[in-house]
Amino acid sequence: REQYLSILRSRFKVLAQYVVDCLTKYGICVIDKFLGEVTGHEILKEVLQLSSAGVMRQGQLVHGPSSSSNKYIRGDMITWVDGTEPRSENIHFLISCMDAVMLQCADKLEMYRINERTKAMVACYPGRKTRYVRHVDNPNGDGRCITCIYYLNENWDVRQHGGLLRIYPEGSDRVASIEPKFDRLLFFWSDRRNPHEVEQSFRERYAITVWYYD
Ligand SMILES: O=C(O)CNC(=O)c1n[nH]c2ccccc2c1=O
Ligand SMILES: [Fe+2]
Repeated sequence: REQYLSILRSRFKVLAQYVVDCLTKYGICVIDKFLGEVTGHEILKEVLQLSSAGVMRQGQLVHGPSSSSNKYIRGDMITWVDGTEPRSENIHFLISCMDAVMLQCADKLEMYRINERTKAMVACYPGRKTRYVRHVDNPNGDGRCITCIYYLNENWDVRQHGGLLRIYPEGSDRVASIEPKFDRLLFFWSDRRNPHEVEQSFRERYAITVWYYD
């Protein structure tokens, strides 16, 4: 176990440099195959248990297509976990790996002194065209500086399932299109530099988000 953790730590050191370079250059950073199939599946199992246990709180109410009978559709459904809950050891492991990468980044992102974070927010877009309208996570300086999202969706096909994350980096005409792929980790600045939206999903779409504060 010790040897495994020291291998992980050295890998996170390399990853952290990549994260710092990408964030500094683009404000966005994608890391694929972050934890590997086995761990990714363990985390997904725990998330599906949360979902079936009904702890995912109904998401925000959004106006549905006027034509539809029920005027409102539910957007994302969420629950907060700190990883100490029973049967969430793998979610806890994920959070500690996110922290391990961020800890290595913290002293390289000199403009920030990242030293704390939110709990982990487990979000599910239940399909049925649910989406998240264009927004900024932290528009008014609430302290959150980096959004970190881990995706859990196997065999996700955007053409069939939608659910694309679009980020519109401020002051650029480029749009970042990020598929919510299984075992993918995403970092981006939480402030006005990164307005973003989640396009309509046609299949259940799971993600775990942590926000880092400075
Ligand atoms: O899932 C994604 O790809 C991006 N997701 C988001 O931007 C996002 N941003 N802010 C939230 C606040 C409360 C509940 C869910 C969310 C949420 O999914
Ligand atoms: Fe967001």
